[in-house]
Amino acid sequence: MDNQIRKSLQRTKMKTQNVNLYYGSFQALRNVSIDIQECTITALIGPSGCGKSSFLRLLNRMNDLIPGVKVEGNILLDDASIYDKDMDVVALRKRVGMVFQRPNPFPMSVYDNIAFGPRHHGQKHASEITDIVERSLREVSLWEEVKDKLKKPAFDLSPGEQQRLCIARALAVEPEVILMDESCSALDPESTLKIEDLMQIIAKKYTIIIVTHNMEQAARASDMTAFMMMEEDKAGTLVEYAPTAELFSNPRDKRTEDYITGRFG
Ligand SMILES: Nc1ncnc2c1ncn2[C@@H]1O[C@H](COP(=O)(O)OP(=O)(O)OP(=O)(O)O)[C@@H](O)[C@H]1O
Repeated sequence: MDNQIRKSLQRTKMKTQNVNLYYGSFQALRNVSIDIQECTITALIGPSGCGKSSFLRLLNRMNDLIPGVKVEGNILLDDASIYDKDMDVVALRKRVGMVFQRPNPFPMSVYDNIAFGPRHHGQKHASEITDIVERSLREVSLWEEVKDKLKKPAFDLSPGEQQRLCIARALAVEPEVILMDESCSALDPESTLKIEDLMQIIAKKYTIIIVTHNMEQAARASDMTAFMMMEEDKAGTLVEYAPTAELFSNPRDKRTEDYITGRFG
């Protein structure tokens, strides 16, 4: 099936409805409503401080760790509200994994980095863990590079390899959604392109949401793009959300056009 048709038939995986986010008395997000489709790559773009990372962190409740945070509105994962009092946050973060800006392998071997999550979630059989390690490393095209270094410290890998290892570590617990916060910004152009290629491959199976400052990356690598900015009242709002090709070639909102043509931000 044609890729565009396949993508257009996908169902909503996550949905936010009129979401407001406050850090104490400071409102960082206002009325953000967005439907994120399954097995697509969605890019969040916008000027510094407009709330992209705050929004991303809402999706697996990472903001819960920040004192004084208040969230209003609804955030759904497969129609279940993730802020419901019955939601198991550990289980949520297993389903909605995160890859950070800088590669952050654990101070342990390549193998143990990948095995950590499955072990933590109760997998006890060594042979199954070994299968997961190989499968996860193959999914990020790192297996051939590291199969003879599995017992070596993860810090011995190059930064690009370390970031692919961190993606493999996220995949090892079989998430459904992967949040990537500027995950290429600390990497060289070649490693960045490898991660972008990898995103295309894993998006067949996982829903991916990225924050990026790099508009070329959003244009190259994503299916859908959300443009956010700070409004006069200072809260981050969603200005435009559209298929990436459309948003970059024919933006509906003048503010999007001004941003993507470099007039501000
Ligand atoms: N832990 C926090 N406590 C208080 N304010 C915060 C906190 N984290 C973010 N903010 C504020 O919320 C607003 C949105 O920040 P956020 O990091 O989400 O924006 P961003 O678009 O991701 O920015 P950047 O592109 O620079 O990373 C900013 O004004 C920021 O200073």
